[in-house]
Order: sequence, then structure tokens, then C-alpha cells
Amino acid sequence: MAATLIDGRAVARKVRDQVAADVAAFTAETGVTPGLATLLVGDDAASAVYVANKRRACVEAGIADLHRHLPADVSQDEVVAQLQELNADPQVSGILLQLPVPKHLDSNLLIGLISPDKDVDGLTAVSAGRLVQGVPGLRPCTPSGVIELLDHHEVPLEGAEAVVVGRSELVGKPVAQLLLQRHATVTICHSRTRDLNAVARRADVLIAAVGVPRLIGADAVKPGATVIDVGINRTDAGLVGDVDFDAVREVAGLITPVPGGVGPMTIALLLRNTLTAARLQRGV
Ligand SMILES: Nc1nc(=O)c2c([nH]1)NC[C@@H]1CN(c3ccc(C(=O)N[C@@H](CCC(=O)O)C(=O)O)cc3)C=[N+]21
Repeated sequence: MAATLIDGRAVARKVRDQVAADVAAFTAETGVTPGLATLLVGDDAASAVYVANKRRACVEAGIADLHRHLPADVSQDEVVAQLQELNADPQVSGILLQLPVPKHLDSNLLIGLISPDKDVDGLTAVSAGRLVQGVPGLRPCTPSGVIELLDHHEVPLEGAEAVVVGRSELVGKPVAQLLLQRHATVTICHSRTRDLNAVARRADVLIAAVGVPRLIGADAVKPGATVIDVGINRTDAGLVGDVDFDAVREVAGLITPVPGGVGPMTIALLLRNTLTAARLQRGV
């Protein structure tokens, strides 16, 4: 029997509607309109599309769209100055530096300058530390979106075997932490894992976040497992995930498609983080 599809667009719609209602209530109560500053450097076409989508989603949710576009050859000092201005601006609840930035810029240094209470990507060292310690803070959007999808489908996490394939700062490591907080038994695999398929096959919940098109085949999946595909790979065959969807859907119990799975959740959780950031700045 083929797996049930997880409809990321539908769940993202639900989250976005809830955030819009929560933003309206927050604004009515405090007189504050949450604002998201998206900072785009250069003219990468894919980045421009992503940022445009994020800005449109903000407006729809009642969040002020505070966009800045800098030229590809902008100096590092100028980006630093812009970030400091955004940190100091009370209209700005959240700051998103769209990645990747041009090669002459030090993205780690720039991200590190973002005030942790405005770090809606959850990428600063302080946000990462708050996540590991389980204290309030801003969590990375894609990992939070993964948990939201699992919760929507009432996938049991407590005591479950969760296997994360990929150890990036943006997805692999934080999603592993979130699963651990939910009392899953978490294994993180990576390029040097011995017998990846055997480890992955232990999973009740398998998260693929490596960026290798169709790496996860049917023989890496336990029958009935929940498979979450975080991969967004642009190939000649179009947009494909890290999971061989056609093969794995015959084995899995629940599976996310690409597109229409995790991707739309990332934007929904960015909106929620912007509201959380606005609350953090008011100390509530
Ligand atoms: N500072 C920063 N934060 C990010 O969160 C960030 C970033 N930089 N740089 C680029 C990546 C990529 N990313 C996606 C967001 C939405 C979809 C998405 O909505 N995907 C849809 C459509 C995909 C399509 O058709 O292109 C889907 O999967 O259904 C995908 C990818 C956020 N990123």
C-alpha cells in the first residue's frame, strides 16, 4: 500500500492563517506591528524569488515588509552598518540575511552580528545555544516546520527512533535537537556514516537533509516509516528531493513530496518567528 502524502502547502496555510490571527491580536493589544527586514545582497535569481515570496507572505500576515536590497559588490563594512542599523531600529522585529551572500562577504561574521532576539532564521550562536539548552529563543524555520508537519499528522515522537541524514547548522543539527527535546532516540548520519541504509532502516521517523538528489532509496526505509524530505535540488529533471519519492512511497507510511512538502513550511515558520521576535523584544 502506498504511503499517505503529507500536504505541506495545506499545513503551511493553516499555520499562516493562525499567525495572521495572532499578529492581529498582538497588534491590537500592544499597538506594535511586527516587521521583518529581509536583506538581499546581489542579484541571484533564485534568492530574489525566495525573498519576494517571503515579503508577500509577510504582508498577507499583517507583518510590515521592511526590505533592503544591496548591490552585489557592496563592501562588508556597509553590510555591517546596515545590520547594526536594523538591530537598533524598533520597527524591525526580525532580520533575515538571505543566503548565500556573495563570496567576498563573510556570512558567519555577518550572521553573528544579528541581535539574537531578532534572529528569525535562528542561525546565530546564541540562538543555537538557546536551542541546545532548551530555553526560549528563535528556532531555525525549516526544522520547526518539520516538527509541525509531524505534529499535524500526530506522528509519535516520544521513544521513537528518529534518524536524521545530514548535519548542517541550518537543518540537520537543529532538527536533531528538536527531536531530542520531544524525547525521540536520535541518530545523526552523514557522508562518513558506515552502511547508511542499515542505520536509516531503523528509523520510525527518517529526516533527509543532505542535498543529494534521490539519495534515500526504498532499501533505506523501514516499512510504514514516516519520511520527511528536506532536500531542494534543482536538476535537469526539475526540483527533486533527497528521497527517491516514487520508490520510497511504496514502502513508507507517510511521506512529504518535493515540492509541496517542507518548503512551504519554512516560510510559514518564518512568519511565526517574526511574531515571536516581536514578543521577545517586548520581554513577553
Ligand atoms: N537566510 C536564509 N534563510 C532561509 O530560510 C533560506 C535562505 N537564507 N536561503 C535559501 C534557503 C531556501 N529556502 C526555501 C524556502 C522556501 C522554499 C519553498 O517554498 N519551496 C516550495 C517551492 C519550491 C520551488 O518551486 O522553487 C516547495 O518546496 O514546495 C524552498 C526553500 C529558504 N532558505
